Amino acid sequence: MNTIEIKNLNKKIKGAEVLKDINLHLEGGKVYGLKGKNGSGKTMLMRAVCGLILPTGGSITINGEQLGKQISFPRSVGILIENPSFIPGYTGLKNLSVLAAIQKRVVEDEIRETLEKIGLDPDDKRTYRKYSLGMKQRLGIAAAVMENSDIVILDEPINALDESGAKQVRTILKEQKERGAVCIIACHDSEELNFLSDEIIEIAEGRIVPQASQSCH
Ligand SMILES: Nc1ncnc2c1ncn2[C@@H]1O[C@H](COP(=O)(O)OP(=O)(O)OP(=O)(O)O)[C@@H](O)[C@H]1O
Repeated sequence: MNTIEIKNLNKKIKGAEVLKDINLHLEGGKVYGLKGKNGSGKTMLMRAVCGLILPTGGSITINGEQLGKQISFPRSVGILIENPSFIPGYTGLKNLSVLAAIQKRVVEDEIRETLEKIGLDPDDKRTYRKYSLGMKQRLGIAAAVMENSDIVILDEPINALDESGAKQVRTILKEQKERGAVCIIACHDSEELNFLSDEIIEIAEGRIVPQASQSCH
């Protein structure tokens, strides 16, 4: 089973402690919902799990391998954090094909299928620069989930989405967790977050807030 073990994680940036003594055990087959005010540390925690920032103290171990020791980045992770950089002059399909060519884990038919699942037409001839905000967001989600990674991290996936987009994200997350991924999401709509998550992880000022009950359903 996919696991993420976070022990005594600390992160200081320019003297400020943005993550403080975080201890978490995360398992595949579950969606973990990060809850917290602006600036509480949700994105920092996601960045740390992706190997995008180095901890000041403590450890993050993914499937038995410690980040910064045995591995620099998780071997298999799909990420949507802030604005992904796509090539403006390419279509959605072409953009994803370029990304998929790095790992060679998926073929074009699978990319097309992912695009359809998130409500984008794989044969849309418009280039990324002509995409609406919601379409850009959808493409970012497609990029994060297309490779069926061990870990799927989506920061504010439904931010710019309409109701149909939100529904598609729900379906996609369900699929990702059912195939055994550790899914971590952040969302400011607490009702939606409760609905999407198996467990809520609340962060306040860089610390985990103990929850009365871990189960959302
Ligand atoms: N590049 C940076 N340099 C210094 N401090 C930073 C940097 N990026 C973030 N921080 C600080 O780290 C803390 C946590 O920020 P983070 O982005 O993780 O919050 P968040 O919970 O994701 O907020 P939001 O809900 O607004 O997305 C904040 O106090 C922020 O000011």
